Amino acid sequence: MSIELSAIEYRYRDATALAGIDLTIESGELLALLGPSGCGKTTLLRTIAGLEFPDRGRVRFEGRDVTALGARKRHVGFVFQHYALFNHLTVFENVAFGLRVRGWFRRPRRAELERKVGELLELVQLREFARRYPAQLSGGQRQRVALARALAVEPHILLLDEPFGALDARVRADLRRWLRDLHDRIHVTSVFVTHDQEEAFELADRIAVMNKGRIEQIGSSETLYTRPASPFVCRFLGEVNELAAAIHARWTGIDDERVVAFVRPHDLDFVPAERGEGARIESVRDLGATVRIEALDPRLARPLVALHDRARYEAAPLERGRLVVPSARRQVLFRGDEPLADTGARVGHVLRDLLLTQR
Ligand SMILES: Nc1ncnc2c1ncn2[C@@H]1O[C@H](COP(=O)(O)OP(=O)(O)OP(=O)(O)O)[C@@H](O)[C@H]1O
Repeated sequence: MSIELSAIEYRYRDATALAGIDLTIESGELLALLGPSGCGKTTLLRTIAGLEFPDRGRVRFEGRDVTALGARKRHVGFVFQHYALFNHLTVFENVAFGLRVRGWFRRPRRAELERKVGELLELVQLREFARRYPAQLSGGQRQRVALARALAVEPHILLLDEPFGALDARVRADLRRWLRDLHDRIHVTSVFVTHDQEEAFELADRIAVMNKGRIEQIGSSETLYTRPASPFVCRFLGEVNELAAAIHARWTGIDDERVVAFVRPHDLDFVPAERGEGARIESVRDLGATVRIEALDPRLARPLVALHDRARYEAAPLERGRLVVPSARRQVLFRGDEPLADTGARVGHVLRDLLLTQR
């Protein structure tokens, strides 16, 4: 079932949470809402759920206007981080609850209920835990019970607010993969909120990056990463070196202009300097698969950060105090908030040139 949001605005008494959201989510899509704290992700999710009603704009499911319908009538399943399980009910009863709260006409009979709950527990791989209480489960298992309960109403739309927020890294990674499989198997349209870029990239078909109640950019992880629409998106998608620079007509056909170059640490190389000038290495930290190196160019206020992969580092180790020349394999340039289209090739890939012209 597709979801269409048009011109959605929402104000709390003293804060604008949504400042004009247009977003279409295709049927069967898994979409992530990604953004910093307070940007409006939860409010947007609650607006889709029918737990909040927008001041302006329309919500449509498969073309049908549901703006005025409450949560119960929208038949969506939702899992919120703090939407706790009932601790006095067993796993079975927690999941059955999702079915029992249905309207009288749609409530299943006992045998049917047992079969359905059994199926759902099978789906979330918790059949043998049916008689346990939430306190006897791990965090990841509890989260799966919450999902089974949300799925009990057979929703066409599944909404998840930071579903793995409180879990440790290993369990999060397992549950992500599991959720992606589940989503593909049950043909549901899913929207989940996260402020974790890695989680969004791994799970979602498309990602909507939000900032101050608006969507800055929407696209696949590849689009966001290689063609960020704004410096905000660039900064939000992980660590990045940011350099004020000038480009010259002789490289680009564009006259001198002030631009900002963004270079990801893994797109930056430090090559040992041949002459006695360059950036001086300040720290080298072994992160396992990669080595993180910081070097300060005398013209810059902050060190440049490069990630060398392990094999490369072992072939050419760099130690503190060594002088190096930074060189970028790839960079994204902005003039103010506007991306400079297609400049990568024309500017060339030697960051040194950009650094040399920095004012
Ligand atoms: N009940 C409320 N009353 C007043 N303002 C609120 C309320 N809930 C949220 N806000 C404000 O609305 C804005 C958006 O909040 P929202 O919870 O949607 O953001 P979020 O992106 O989900 O944040 P987080 O990642 O921290 O959960 C914030 O500025 C927040 O302070």
